Amino acid sequence: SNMAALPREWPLVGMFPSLVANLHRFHDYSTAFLAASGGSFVFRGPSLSGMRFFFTCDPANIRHIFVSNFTNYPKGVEFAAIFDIMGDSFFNADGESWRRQREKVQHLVSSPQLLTYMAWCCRDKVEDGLLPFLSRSSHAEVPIDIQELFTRFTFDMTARSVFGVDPGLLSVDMPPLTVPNAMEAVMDVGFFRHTVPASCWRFMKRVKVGPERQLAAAQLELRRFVAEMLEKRRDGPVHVDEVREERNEEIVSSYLHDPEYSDENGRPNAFLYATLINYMFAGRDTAGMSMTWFFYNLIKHPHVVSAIRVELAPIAMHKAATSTGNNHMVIFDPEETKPLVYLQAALFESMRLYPPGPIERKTVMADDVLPSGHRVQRGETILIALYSMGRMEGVWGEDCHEYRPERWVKEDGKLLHVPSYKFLAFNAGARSCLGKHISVVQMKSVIAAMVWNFDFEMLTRHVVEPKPSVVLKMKNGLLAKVHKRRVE
Ligand code: HEM
Repeated sequence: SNMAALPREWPLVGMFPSLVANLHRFHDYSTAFLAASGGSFVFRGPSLSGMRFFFTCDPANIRHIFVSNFTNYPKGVEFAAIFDIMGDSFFNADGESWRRQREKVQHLVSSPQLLTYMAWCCRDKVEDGLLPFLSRSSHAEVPIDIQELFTRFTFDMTARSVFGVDPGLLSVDMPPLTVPNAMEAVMDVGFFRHTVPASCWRFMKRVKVGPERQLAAAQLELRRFVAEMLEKRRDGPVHVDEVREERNEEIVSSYLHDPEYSDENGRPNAFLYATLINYMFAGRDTAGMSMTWFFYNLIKHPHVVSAIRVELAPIAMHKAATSTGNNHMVIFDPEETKPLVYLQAALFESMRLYPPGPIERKTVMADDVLPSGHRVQRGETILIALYSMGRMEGVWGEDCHEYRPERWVKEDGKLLHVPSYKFLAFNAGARSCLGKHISVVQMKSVIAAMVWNFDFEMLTRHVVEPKPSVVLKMKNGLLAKVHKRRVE
């Protein structure tokens, strides 16, 4: 193993100086010390601060923590304090409250009306927003930021599913990204709060300085946004869509008349606000980031693009023969792209290397010994490094750093099943993502429409790297040129 990759420990300050020096490249830094220490590592901050993290990316430990001994590893109260904007909602909750909330979400995301509505929201945004935007950019020959495009796209689509209202961030006038920026600030400051002793950020919060001041403004903006959406929803005929001529079943409608989510006057309470904000976080940038990194990998690997087009060709040919109009662009229905194995392999391979949530956090309830042999103590914090797990030779083989969709395809041509404790992008065990199926199906159809109708070319000299955050956002975006494809 490579000892040079291990952080140096100093008297009093512990490994804190090493962390500070490597903060700008945090995910690669932690990958290096995890690889050098066999997949698990105890990080000690200043001795008096109580800052101490048990890092792991060992699938055996992850299985133990997320699946077999799930009840011994809650998120914990410190997690809920760090993401305080989510209040008591499902992202922060543990125990009985979490179980009840999860049941409600589960019921909701299996309702055919909601699924139909969400599928329609996605398709409509592709047809009326995404493809026209790409068409205009292709004509104008100006580079676009694919990350920003997906931010706008997933924001509109998610807000529609949650509130039944379209905020119109992907409209022709390209309004400012005030609310998505506020959401990004929550995640950036969530990361910052992990990198300093807890007493330190709490003090900064109290006196409102630095990142804490920025976070307070962002939280205000998010609550204002929810109020505005609820207002618009009540006022307008917005939620009864004239195009579809049927009642929409957006997410909020299942909460509005629930006494647990209203105050004594029947108005939305703080719990409902937190829950709606939570939904916006759950479904929006997760999909946006997955698709952005997917495009990054596609642009770098043209043969993967060709292979995807080969898979799409039979569907597209059939459509070209049967459909007319739409500016000669082909749109794929989720039902059509759902069975495509290579497209899914290429997407999962991208999410293996670039999981939108690169770290998970758990707390230890009772002292325990992990499968790796490490002892963990009550109250200790465990950080699970998903980004690093994709880069462990012991887990994924010597070619783990390579983007290679083929590793997901079995000899019989079917998709390889990888257990979730080894491919953790959608979480594993009892708390696994409830939107996985919906978003995989949607992302495949969105990517298919883009890849079939357009060519993308990355700007030379544009540097792509993740910024230090609890989500895997690109620091400088993903700048690319777009060309309309001519398909004979
Ligand atoms: C590419 C898209 C997505 C990815 C990568 C993703 C990933 C994840 C991850 C990692 C978690 C665990 C978070 C944690 O406990 O710390 C999670 C939880 C969750 N996700 Fe997703 N998600 C995606 C899309 C969605 C969508 C579209 C929805 C909503 C329809 C959704 C609903 C949920 C819910 C409700 C939970 C909480 C589960 C629980 O705590 O019991 N997700 N997701």
